[in-house]
Order: sequence, then C-alpha cells, then structure tokens
Amino acid sequence: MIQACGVHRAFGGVSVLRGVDLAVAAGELVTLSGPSGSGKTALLSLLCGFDFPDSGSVRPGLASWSACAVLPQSLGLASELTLEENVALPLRLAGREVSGVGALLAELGIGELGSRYPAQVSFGQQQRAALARAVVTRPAVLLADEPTAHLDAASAVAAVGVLRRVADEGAAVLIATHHDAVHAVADRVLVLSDGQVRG
Ligand SMILES: Nc1ncnc2c1ncn2[C@@H]1O[C@H](COP(=O)(O)OP(=O)(O)OP(=O)(O)O)[C@@H](O)[C@H]1O
Repeated sequence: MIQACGVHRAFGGVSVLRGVDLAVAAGELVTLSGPSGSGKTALLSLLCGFDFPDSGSVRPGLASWSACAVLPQSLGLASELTLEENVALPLRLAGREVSGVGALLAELGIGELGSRYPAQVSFGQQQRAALARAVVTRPAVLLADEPTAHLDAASAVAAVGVLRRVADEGAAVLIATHHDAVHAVADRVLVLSDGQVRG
C-alpha cells in the first residue's frame, strides 16, 4: 500500500534522502524514528504526494487519493470551524453520512470540546482533533507525523489505541515518531539515518 523505491531528495544541494526503500502493507502499523532533521517529514511529504522525489519512485498504490489520510505536524485544522465540524469535514467533502464524530472525540478525551474552535483549546487537544479528522473516514492509508508530540501520557495511550485500531481494520499506517508508546504497538520499527531507512 505504501512503497518507496530508491528515493533520493535534496534541498539546496544538501542530500537528505539517499536511496530510501520501504514498504508498508495493508493492516500494518510501522513507525519511523530517527534524529531530528534526518528527513522523516520530508519522506512522509513524498509518500503523500505533497512533494516529489529527485529520483526513485513512491507508490501509494491507491485507487484514489481520498483513501489516503495525512496528519501533519502543523495539524492544519480550519480555524473557522469547531473541532466537531473539522472532524466531520472529510466526511462531508466525500459526500458521506456524518457519523462517529462524537464517539471519536470522546475516545480521544475531548468529547466535551466539540463545539469549541481550535484557538479555544490547547495544542494537545487540537492534535487529538486532527487525529480524529484523519481517521474518521477509515482511510486505506494513514501517514502521521509525530501524532503524540504534544500529548500527556494518558492522552497518548488513547491516541495510540486509535492508531492501532485503524491498522487492525486494514489500513497501512506509517508514523514518524520519537515516542516509545507508539513504537510499542508497531508491527515494525524503522530508523531513518544517513539518508537511508533501516529496520
Ligand atoms: N522544503 C525544504 N526546503 C529546504 N530544506 C528542507 C525542506 N524540507 C526539509 N528540509 C531539510 O531537510 C532536512 C530534514 O528535515 P525533516 O523536517 O524531514 O526532518 P525530521 O526528521 O522530520 O525532523 P524532526 O524530527 O525535527 O521533525 C532538514 O535539514 C531540513 O532543514
């Protein structure tokens, strides 16, 4: 479902990715660790089509980009929508019935905050709303960048539970993370260093 073959990417003459190979199958949760600045975000951007490799190939292997969900570090919540409306948005855009929004928010410990706007909640609460928005459509592929970076231990456990369930329901899930709690539920842990993925 997610595949990179011999991917190279340089920025301003600095080679960040130097022949990255990886594959994540449907139903698999794979974590990607590596030092800050090693290129994890750059690799996720290539895999979701936000950026293009200088050479090599990426293959999301999807019938439709709408089956791919992305949870970026910057979250990207719409500031003019409430948390509930943000989470419902991908369902509305896909012309699907809006259901499961409240349950997801409650599972992530922010059930009582659905009617607030992003600016009225903490960054960790925004992060959980962005996770809910990423998974509400039950995507076939989920790419998440540091999804627990701003969460306390209990909130991280809830977030990890949701991420694991998405994979158990059949999605290919790739998560860039430094957190042991996320690595603990991974089927495989990959490390990005010196421009290559090892695992
Ligand atoms: N669009 C860009 N233009 C210039 N340099 C970039 C760009 N994107 C990434 N880089 C550089 O590529 C390197 C890898 O950055 P990236 O954000 O992928 O690291 P990371 O492993 O995700 O780090 P962190 O763990 O801190 O989030 C960094 O040196 C960064 O400055």
